[in-house]
Amino acid sequence: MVLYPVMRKLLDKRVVLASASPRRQEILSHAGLRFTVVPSKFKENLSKASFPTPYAYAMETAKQKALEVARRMHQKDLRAPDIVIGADTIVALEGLILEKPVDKTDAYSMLSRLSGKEHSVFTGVAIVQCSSQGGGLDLDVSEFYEETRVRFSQLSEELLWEYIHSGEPLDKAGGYGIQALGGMLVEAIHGDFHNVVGFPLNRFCKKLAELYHPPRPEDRPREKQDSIPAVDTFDRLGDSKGAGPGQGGARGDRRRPQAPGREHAKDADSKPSVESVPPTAVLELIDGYKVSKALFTACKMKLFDLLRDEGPLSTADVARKIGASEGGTGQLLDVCAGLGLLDKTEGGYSNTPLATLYLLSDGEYSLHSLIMIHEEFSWPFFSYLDFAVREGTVQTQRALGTAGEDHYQECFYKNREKKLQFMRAMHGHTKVAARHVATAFDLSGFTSACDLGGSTGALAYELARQYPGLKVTIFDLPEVIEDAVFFKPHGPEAGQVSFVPGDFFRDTLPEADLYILSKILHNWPDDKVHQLLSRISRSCKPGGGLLLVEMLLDEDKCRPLPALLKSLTMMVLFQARERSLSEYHILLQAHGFTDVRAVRTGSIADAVLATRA
Ligand SMILES: Cc1cn([C@@H]2O[C@H](COP(=O)(O)OP(=O)(O)OP(=O)(O)O)[C@@H](O)[C@H]2O)c(=O)[nH]c1=O
Repeated sequence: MVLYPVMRKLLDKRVVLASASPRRQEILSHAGLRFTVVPSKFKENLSKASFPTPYAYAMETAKQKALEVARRMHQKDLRAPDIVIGADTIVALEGLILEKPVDKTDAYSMLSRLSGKEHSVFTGVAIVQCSSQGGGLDLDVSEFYEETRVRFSQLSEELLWEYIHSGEPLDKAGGYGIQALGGMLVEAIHGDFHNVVGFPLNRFCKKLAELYHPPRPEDRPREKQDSIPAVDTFDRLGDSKGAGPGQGGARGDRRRPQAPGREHAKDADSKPSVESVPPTAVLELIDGYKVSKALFTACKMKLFDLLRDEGPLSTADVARKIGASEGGTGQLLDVCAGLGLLDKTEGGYSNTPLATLYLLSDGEYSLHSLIMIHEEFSWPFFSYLDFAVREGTVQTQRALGTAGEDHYQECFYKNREKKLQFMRAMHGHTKVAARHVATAFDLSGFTSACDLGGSTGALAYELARQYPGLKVTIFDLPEVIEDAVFFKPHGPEAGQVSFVPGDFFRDTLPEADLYILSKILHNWPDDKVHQLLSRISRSCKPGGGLLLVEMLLDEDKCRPLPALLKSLTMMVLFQARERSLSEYHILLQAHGFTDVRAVRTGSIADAVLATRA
């Protein structure tokens, strides 16, 4: 019997579980999923210290397990399965990540730590959707995690050793199995039991539902929020079979919920009415600019820095400290709370983890400078979107009040302060996705890389961390290189990275096995893109690589929305754009690159790798 409709819809897909865990196999087969087991050979040795949270570590390990299997199967049969599922379960206690114990002593040390305390069990899951095109492999990664809180009773020495000698702990994260004898150690559990055992089944079903078909708007009121959609909401999954690029195929449908009005319009029998198509979606679109502006304003006022340093604070305290009106400050703080950026309690306002990670002006993954660039530059240009669309030109005169020839220079290199702000913005934005990009392909065969326009080295340092045998050169304008030193990390990877000043349109490119263009091509109009690719093609030796890091548009160019909006931004700012994989394919082939492969990382940048023929 099939447990959930979405499982039945997967029956015609080639699904692979990249896991040797008998528990995962059991959970998924009991749920009605048909799959083949191909255990991953990925070595679970990522550096835990380099992850901001334990679940980020679990998700990355899950992703690497699944990617390794997808690539291996594609290499062997020249055909990857449709879906590869990877998972990783860890136990987290007081900042420590516990995996499977290596021996009985290790099991003892884990279990005695857990005794009498509450810990979290995180399972990271990666769903990799694969499609093979022209011998290449296009991988689309979706990942999520689930947390379950587990409280152990106080365990006596005798009980501990008896349990360890049962042999149960050795192949289990944290050294226990809640589904068997280990269940006797557990006083309380909060969350999904299956997640502890090794696979968060409920969340997995919701994720599949989200990926394969969103609920229709007319179904929504009948459903509890967050529930698993009913059978008829998955109907179109079957239609996707065989749909290729440009045919509006499955990939597109998986990646973005259908707009409510559009879904209804296909329903020929009924005329849309205010009841069947409520205006909520339009009203939300109207409010989009208010949300952006509230975020920009809170960042500009450095509210998040203040609450990090002195929070929780009341409205009156915040208003006094930033020298603003109490009424206005209170409303802005409440909107930030409504947006999930602040927590509001009786003690006052404080930052949520989202704000702590991305909105502080000096955090490791800070997007503060990027937000300020949007406030100062993108916002005025977007005010003239209609002119940009009508005239097909960059609206520098209207937006900035200058008719400068090179407005890129005008915007970002006007003075040192602006330049540093731009570099910080690029640094934060690159860093957030750097690990995803660096691990999207196995680059260990390359010994030298050159990141053209690599700025502060955010990607170069991550590549160096992932591939200790790789030397990376950053080739960027002299004015960028002179300040890149401020972004140098302390670890040994700094020794693998060097900087060479130059202009990639004019000067000789440094020699390298692998060239990298990270968020460069989307800045330039087509003639410049060809010019740059032709220069790289001439410098690149046969067998050498070219790695592009950009947001990929789907072939129908209607999704994913973040890539579409990025493309619009590039049009408004530079009369440039984002591209689909087949567009990159054509561009790269025209310049002598073959074997074009892409990984949609699920993060804010995707990766395309090609080989010089
Ligand atoms: C807390 C807990 C964990 N586990 C098992 O612990 C392993 C974790 O290790 P992993 O690295 O995530 O997986 P693996 O077993 O090495 O398999 P693979 O996916 O091939 O890496 C998985 O087995 C889980 O079931 C239980 O069976 N019961 C529990 O209560």
